[in-house]
Amino acid sequence: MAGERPPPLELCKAVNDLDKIVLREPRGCSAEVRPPSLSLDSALRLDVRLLLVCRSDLDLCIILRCLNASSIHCCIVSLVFTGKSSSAFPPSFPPILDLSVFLGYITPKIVLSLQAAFKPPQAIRGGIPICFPQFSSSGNLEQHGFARNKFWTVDTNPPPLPTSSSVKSYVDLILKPTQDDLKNWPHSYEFRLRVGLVLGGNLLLTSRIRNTNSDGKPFSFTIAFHTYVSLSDISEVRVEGLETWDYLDNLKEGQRFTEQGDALTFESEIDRVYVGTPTKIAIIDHEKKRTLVMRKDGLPDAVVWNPWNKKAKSIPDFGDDDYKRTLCVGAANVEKPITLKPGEEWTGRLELSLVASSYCSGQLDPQKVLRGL
Ligand SMILES: O=P(O)(O)OC[C@H]1O[C@@H](O)[C@H](O)[C@@H](O)[C@@H]1O
Repeated sequence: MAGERPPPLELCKAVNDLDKIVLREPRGCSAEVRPPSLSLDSALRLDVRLLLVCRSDLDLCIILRCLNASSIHCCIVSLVFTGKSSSAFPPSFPPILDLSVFLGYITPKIVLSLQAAFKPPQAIRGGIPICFPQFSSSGNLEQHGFARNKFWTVDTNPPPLPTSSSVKSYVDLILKPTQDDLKNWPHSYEFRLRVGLVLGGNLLLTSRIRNTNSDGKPFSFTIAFHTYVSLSDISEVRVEGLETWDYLDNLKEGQRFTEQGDALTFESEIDRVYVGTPTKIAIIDHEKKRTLVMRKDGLPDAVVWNPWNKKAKSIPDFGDDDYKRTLCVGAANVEKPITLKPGEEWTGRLELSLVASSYCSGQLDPQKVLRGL
């Protein structure tokens, strides 16, 4: 509903008398924010770095690392799809005591490399790195732009955003350039990201990028949500929704080809940008009998990347066998950069839902999959 305010936050006590903020939606999904020894107000005003980590096959944890002028605190947000309580880190949880800056998330749908380094300014290998304002190495900036390595802040007073009534809890984040950042990319912008939990557990990312230049100059950017999809095995996976579409092949100097098959399957390295694709893409995992459905708006392209075995060995934060259990399928705007004049704003949306596959003995009903049935 347009202009709807966020649902009220419930402030209560967690284990060890810690404060806890809880967001709830009617079917039992909940989001918890635990700001140790901080009041709700001060927690929400802190700078934040965000990582959502899979704690079990069903839970989603967002780890918010917060920094204020005098001290450093950690906040945990758990999106608990099952209504199960989610109060402790898994024993294998990677240390978050470094100061790397990143934005990414992990769910059972999404994977984080076990080799992921949490060392700034290196990006975190996994989750959904946000490539902005440059995709890949197509410009003068660092690979995939700087947004995936920056501090984001919780935005306590975002401009109204039309929000579907099925979005039951969400957090608003914002990225703005510092004076130092402007030396690297001389444009003022506000990049707002709403991470929303939809009724039933879908994840909805809504992005708004505004040109706030005061010098009257437009800027252009490309963008990708480089989703690391979690797989049983790459040989068991097919991607539907990209067949018959044109793609730019980064393994062949960006040459343009047309996808010929009736679906994508994988037997070797792939590094492509499919252009002007449909808004729904299905990543079907036959072994797990489940399908990740990606719905995107304002993001006409789709990147597909898997380094395969040889290149995987040359990527330090990518395990030798990680190529078997992940595939990057990202909603993107790459082919035709977006240009914003001062005061103009671009909006893009990405929704991820996990559905049981209707694939059975070789028969898949793509319409059902794409409708999320
Ligand atoms: O290692 P990074 O920077 O996360 O990028 C991974 C890959 O992402 C792909 O989208 C790019 O086309 C590749 O060139 C790149 O190697």
